[in-house]
Amino acid sequence: MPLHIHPTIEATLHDLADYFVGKAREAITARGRFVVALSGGSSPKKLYELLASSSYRDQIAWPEVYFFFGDERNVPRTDPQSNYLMAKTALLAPLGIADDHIFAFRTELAPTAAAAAYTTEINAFFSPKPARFDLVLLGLGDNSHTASLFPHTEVLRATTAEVQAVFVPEVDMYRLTFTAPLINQARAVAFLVFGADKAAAVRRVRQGPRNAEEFPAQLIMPSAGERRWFLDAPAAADLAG
Ligand SMILES: O=C1O[C@H](COP(=O)(O)O)[C@@H](O)[C@H](O)[C@H]1O
Repeated sequence: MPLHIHPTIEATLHDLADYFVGKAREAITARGRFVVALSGGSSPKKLYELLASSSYRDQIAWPEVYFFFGDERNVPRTDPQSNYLMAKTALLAPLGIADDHIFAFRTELAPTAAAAAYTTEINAFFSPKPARFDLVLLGLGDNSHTASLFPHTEVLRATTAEVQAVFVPEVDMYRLTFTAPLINQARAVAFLVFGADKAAAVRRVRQGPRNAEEFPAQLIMPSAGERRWFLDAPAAADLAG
């Protein structure tokens, strides 16, 4: 079922954590490793803490897991806005994940150089095959952005599976982000969204008229993979049907 709606945030997080475990086991059995791109922002921290908790930490062979980031703020890794810092604190450090299994953006470089370096790193990791993540975790902003695909930015028009730097006037900073074609090569994509302030965005992205310039998350449609939404009831409240 592509739409997972739960009465509480906690139930939503547990469902997504179970899904994460299932995808990890499936990938490790089939290919010997699980390659995941983490999301940032305000929503996923609780998910990462749950995965690192005693309820989940023994359910996955963590040494077989490789961590990338679907987007990043162009800030040092020590900055409170850093997606890497959040994931490191909530998930990677508590699980003792080895540094060579964590692929962070090189934000000490200029934005375009950092994006190009990350594209190179991703392609080298998957070489000789095309980059295909087992799972890409995503959030959704109340303006319908996902990853750092913000409304009316140039990166929305990307046709290549790569990482790009984009200046986002509404947050007044550079972001580094997977393009939609790169996300859409994934085997699975999971959105985690909660809260009433996201309800309109969820409705517009799922049921609104097609307008990816306004609602960039509409671009996310894996070409040969699955797309699932994990929502709490307030985030799903405006959906019809
Ligand atoms: O996919 C993502 O979505 C968020 C928006 O989520 P929010 O919880 O911060 O509203 C985005 O900013 C984040 O970096 C990204 O990975």
